[in-house]
Amino acid sequence: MGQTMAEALLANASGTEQVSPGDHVVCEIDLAMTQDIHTPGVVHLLEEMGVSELHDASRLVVVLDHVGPSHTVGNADEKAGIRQFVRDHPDAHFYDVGTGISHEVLPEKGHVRPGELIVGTDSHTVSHGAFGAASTGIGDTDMAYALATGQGWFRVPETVEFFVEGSFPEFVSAKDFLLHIAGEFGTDVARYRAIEFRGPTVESLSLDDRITLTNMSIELGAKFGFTPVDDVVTDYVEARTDEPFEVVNADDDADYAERYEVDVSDLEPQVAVPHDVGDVHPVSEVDPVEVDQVFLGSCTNGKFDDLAAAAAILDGHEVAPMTRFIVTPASREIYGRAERAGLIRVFNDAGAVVTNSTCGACPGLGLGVLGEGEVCLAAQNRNFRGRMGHNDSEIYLSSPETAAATAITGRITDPREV
Ligand SMILES: CC(C)[C@@](O)(CC(=O)O)C(=O)O
Ligand code: SF4
Repeated sequence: MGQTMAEALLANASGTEQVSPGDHVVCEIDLAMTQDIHTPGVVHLLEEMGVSELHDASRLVVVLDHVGPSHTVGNADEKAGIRQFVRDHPDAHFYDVGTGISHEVLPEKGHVRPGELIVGTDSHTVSHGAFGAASTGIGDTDMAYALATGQGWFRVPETVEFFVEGSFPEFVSAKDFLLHIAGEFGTDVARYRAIEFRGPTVESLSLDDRITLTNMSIELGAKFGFTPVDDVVTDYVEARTDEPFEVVNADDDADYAERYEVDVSDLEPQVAVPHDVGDVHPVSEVDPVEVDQVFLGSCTNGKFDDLAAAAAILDGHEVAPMTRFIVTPASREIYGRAERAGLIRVFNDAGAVVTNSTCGACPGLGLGVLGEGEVCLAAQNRNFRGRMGHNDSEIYLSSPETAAATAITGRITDPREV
């Protein structure tokens, strides 16, 4: 019988011909990532376990992305501890503060290849499904075990297919689609399942837009999120790594637990209202509430295409007087491309605050923190209560296009109206 992407990838990683949903398999891990929030915990567990030599340090990538440059003595000391761990394991790959958000940095630096099994101490590690890798977030204990042994265990998930048809209307994009299905099907539609986004619309998306889908699969509960592997993916990967890789796609006769069809031809810009990623409405039905802050960034919406879409709307306008517009390119490489393409000038001239490449405002760590009663519209992935600061602040989620329109007017605004 045919296999889904998750089944085929986990079969390969566990050295078996065929696996089925519900099977427990022990797999060889190709790549492990730890970010700054979780590296100290993993290091502590390794010490407790008495592990001083990692199974294969060259398969570890450490990225200091969530906070930085350090804004407190405590954070500086913590980061110094992480750098010492990296010095002790010289084969590990290390990207210090400013390189970018791990989920962007890993593929950029050639660490992500189709066919691989990747784990990271961060839930948005699911992003790399856009490259045809089985990639997911794990906790500190599983990570310590993976680094010590090179292995990890998985329960093979069922797979849900979203078959996407139609062309996006102007000013409507991948983020609107993802928010739409979160609202329509619920944020646990894929709980401990894999998602495959397929169909002509998905195939026509840029890699940046595909990553928006796989990245936010975790917001639908998914263990893995995939888009199909085609030339767009292999061209990108081949330009960044000389290592061989094996493309794995779903078989035609693969068995899906659920198949949904969505046509995006008439989709409106979508907004998730506080405090639930699944409480989604077309922007025309959302009150035009005043916002104190607009944020464009994160592993979901800090990619080059996201910045370009927002800059196209912002060009020639100014940010509303009592609104702060924070723009965070997801990596230094994106920052450079955005600069060369004139996007940074557009943001700066409009009065936006362009920051270094970091998670920063997305989880309210070190910058862009919201005060009591403040309202933010954010092109990012989560609007949980208190995520960006005070418990009584509010986060609305949208596309980069809607974020740019909202920054101009200072109230939640349909990008088709500016
Ligand atoms: C550490 C944190 C803020 C995190 O990156 C954690 C995670 O996704 O696992 C997030 O986006 O919620
Ligand atoms: S950008 Fe936001 S969602 Fe992505 S890893 Fe950083 S904190 Fe998590």
